[in-house]
Amino acid sequence: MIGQPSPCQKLRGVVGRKHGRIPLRQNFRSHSQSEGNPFWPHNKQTSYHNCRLDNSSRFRFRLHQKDNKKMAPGGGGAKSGGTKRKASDKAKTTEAKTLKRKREQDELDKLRKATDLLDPKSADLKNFKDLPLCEPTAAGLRASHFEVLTDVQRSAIPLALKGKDILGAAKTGSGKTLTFLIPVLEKLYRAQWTELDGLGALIIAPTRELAVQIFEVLRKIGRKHSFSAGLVIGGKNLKEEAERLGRMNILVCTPGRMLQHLDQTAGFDVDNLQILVLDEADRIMDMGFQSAVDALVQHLPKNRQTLLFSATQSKRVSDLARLSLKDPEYVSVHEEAASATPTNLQQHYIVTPLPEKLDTLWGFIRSNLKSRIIIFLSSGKQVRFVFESFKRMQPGISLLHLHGRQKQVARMEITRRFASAQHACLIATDVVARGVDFPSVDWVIQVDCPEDADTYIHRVGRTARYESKGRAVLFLDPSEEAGFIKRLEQKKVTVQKVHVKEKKKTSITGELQRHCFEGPDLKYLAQKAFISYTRSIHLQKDKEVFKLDKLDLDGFAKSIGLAGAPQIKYQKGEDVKRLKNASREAISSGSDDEDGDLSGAPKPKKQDEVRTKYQKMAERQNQDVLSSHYRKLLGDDNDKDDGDDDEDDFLSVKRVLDDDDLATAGVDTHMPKVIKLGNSELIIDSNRREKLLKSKKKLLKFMDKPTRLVFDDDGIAHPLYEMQNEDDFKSQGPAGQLREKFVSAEAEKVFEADVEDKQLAKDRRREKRDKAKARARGEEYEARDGAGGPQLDVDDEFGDEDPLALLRSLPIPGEDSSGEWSDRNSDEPPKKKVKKWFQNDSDVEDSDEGPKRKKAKQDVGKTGRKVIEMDREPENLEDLEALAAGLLD
Ligand SMILES: Nc1ncnc2c1ncn2[C@@H]1O[C@H](COP(=O)(O)OP(=O)(O)OP(=O)(O)O)[C@@H](O)[C@H]1O
Repeated sequence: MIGQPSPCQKLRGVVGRKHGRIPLRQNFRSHSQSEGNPFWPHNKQTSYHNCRLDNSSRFRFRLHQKDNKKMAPGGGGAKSGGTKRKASDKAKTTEAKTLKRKREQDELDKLRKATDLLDPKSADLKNFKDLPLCEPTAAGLRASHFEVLTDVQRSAIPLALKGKDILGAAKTGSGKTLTFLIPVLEKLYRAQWTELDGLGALIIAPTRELAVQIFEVLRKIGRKHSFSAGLVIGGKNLKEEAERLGRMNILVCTPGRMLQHLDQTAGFDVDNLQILVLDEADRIMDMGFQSAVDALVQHLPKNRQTLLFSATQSKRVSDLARLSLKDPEYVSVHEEAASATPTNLQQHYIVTPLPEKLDTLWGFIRSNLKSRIIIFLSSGKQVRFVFESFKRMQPGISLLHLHGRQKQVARMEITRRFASAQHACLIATDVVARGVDFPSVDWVIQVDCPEDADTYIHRVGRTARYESKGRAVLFLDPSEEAGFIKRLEQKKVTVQKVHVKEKKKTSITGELQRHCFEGPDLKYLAQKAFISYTRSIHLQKDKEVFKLDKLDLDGFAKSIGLAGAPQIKYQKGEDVKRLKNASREAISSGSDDEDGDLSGAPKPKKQDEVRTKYQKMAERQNQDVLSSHYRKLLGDDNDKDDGDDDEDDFLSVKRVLDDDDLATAGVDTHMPKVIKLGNSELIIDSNRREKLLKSKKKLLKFMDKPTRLVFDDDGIAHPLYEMQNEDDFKSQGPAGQLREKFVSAEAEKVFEADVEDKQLAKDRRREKRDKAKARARGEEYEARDGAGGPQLDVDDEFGDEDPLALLRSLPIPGEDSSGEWSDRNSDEPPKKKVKKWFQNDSDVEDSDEGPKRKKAKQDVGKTGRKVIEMDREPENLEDLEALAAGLLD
């Protein structure tokens, strides 16, 4: 292919001349070095994948034109002579351009010739300057202080420059990144690629961290080139990203997100792609990424160059047909007899029973406070628990944690902090196991046994990189020892067994239990960690190594601060292998927003499928306990969306939470929050979910239904209907009879309750009526008050000649029963009607009754009424007062 004009060269022949060549070489440098550039990685606000070079390019181009104008003699002010000068300047510029193009063409021809003559097996190839590289690449390498070729670089770069497809395997930290980046830059340079030619190279990495790192190296060594480069890893607005994709020459991406763009971004053209690179190819090609990569490759042109690199090569990588590799060169720099791991790496293992793992880890950290340590655990939940618990115990070294569920910005920040810290301990999942190049890591500790020897090799490869030294320690449960050591031997990895010094052993179980007791949020994490670990062991394919039944799970639960092991029910009939792979598949294609996936791809959805809101709720993994509950209720095993975090789609936990388990506050953004719902509490992992559940209406749905209790004579509460012992039940007679008896007894109760209720209603009605009457009377009094002061209520039968006229004129309503004037306001209506001199108490009381009843009582009064007899008619005021006092008695 080299030497042949590419379609883009033809295109440039037309477009390039029309627009002129933009001096992008300067632009790349100026852009990459500009501080505070909103598209540049060192700016905290930015995402790398938005990195653009072309804005800056245009800006520079305009500046350049302006300068030319200014520099022109006459400055354009004088019209005469200016035109002539302009014409001559133009001619000079065209001439200079033609010369430059010719020079470039000569350079290219020389390069191509040198490449053709290059002997890939030549022993003379030692340094980068021995390779036929263009000046921008060579200058970029010099500026980055790369001089001597590593083994893999020496073997693979010449072949790649010759346009061969490559399958490369080399130890961790051996410099594979440069091995594929240099051919990428050279390929595009030799094809005289410009911004207008579109996408020329695609580099795929399995994790975001690795993609970012590759992009960084590209930025370093490509600083003298004029290509535009972008990072496509998800975690950002797809539309925003899509707008910038069209003009990128080199893209570094994760498979899922790239596929999403290929499917959804209109006008994103990959037809001209010259070179495809897969870093950590065995991981990308494994079952988890299989569908994404296959779909992606379908979009790409067949006549491209393909490079595949990894530290470990599995059989799947040799499934070359899928990638349309043409006569690939197999480059392996693992010496036959030597180990697959770097020679300057010391490897040890400790046999530590599962319940003592955290004690051993704590002891190790405490004795290595002046180091840079990476600790690998099998799941995000384990990572969170160990990080949170150790943080509370203050080990004396800066602790960091990294897992796939964290937001992209947080992941970047943690990576940056660990890379720059002098002493720090990073607790992580396998998200940083591959390819990530942290500088000077002293120790790699594998607390949970890796799933296979390849993962072991990648994990330990985070230390002893390039020519530096490093040490690695693997913790193995006694049940895992024989099986896993055998697996390592098969890969020619030799590890030495070591023992923990007795005096260095410390137990942190008590302290962990205290912390779990004090902070139910930690207890919650401990439970999740337990379940997650158990699940990971259950899912492991290699049953010769991972034996769940051999593990002391009770002891493990106690060692992480739990009172006992949460009961876990394994769903029957599940295909473990399928589930395991499915979760990986989802990692490769799961949406970042919800799942914190590794690749930033969208979650595949079943088309035209109607889903209930409960199903949607259940799909939101790790949001709260309810979602997992509904998931189990629905039995939905189609939704396997994240790799290491969600055991709930596979295992069901009988006792997820009890009242003690629940907490009221989150420790940090990743800690669960607790919302009170009546008697129970709901743990919320996301702010969105929390907001949703704060709606009263929603909360009502989750409230417990009230239980009716009855109390016995001792004050002990019982449910209304208690289950009875079967024998006792039978001894009471046939069930039919009992039922009838029960029904009639209940019916009687209902009848009685009905009578009571009716009486109650009647009383209430009566009370209401009485109140209304009293109110009406009060109003009447008020009306009279308004007419001229207090007056007695007088029966009409006495007429005007009433002998008690004087008495009636007295302000009786203000007088109390003792005959003395009270302080009561005379304006107030009397509370009680004053008895008439011939009435007794019962008459007065009855006076409020209805007309019918009143009449009847009057009839009785005619016969049985008690009349106060007096010796004489009252003559003066004293007599009247005496009479009044007597009547009032
Ligand atoms: N020729 C070289 N001279 C000096 N340092 C180099 C050279 N090539 C690579 N390195 C350095 O070696 C380290 C490891 O390189 P790189 O990350 O490419 O390794 P790798 O083989 O991809 O590792 P892994 O398999 O873990 O992904 C990096 O820090 C890189 O800067």
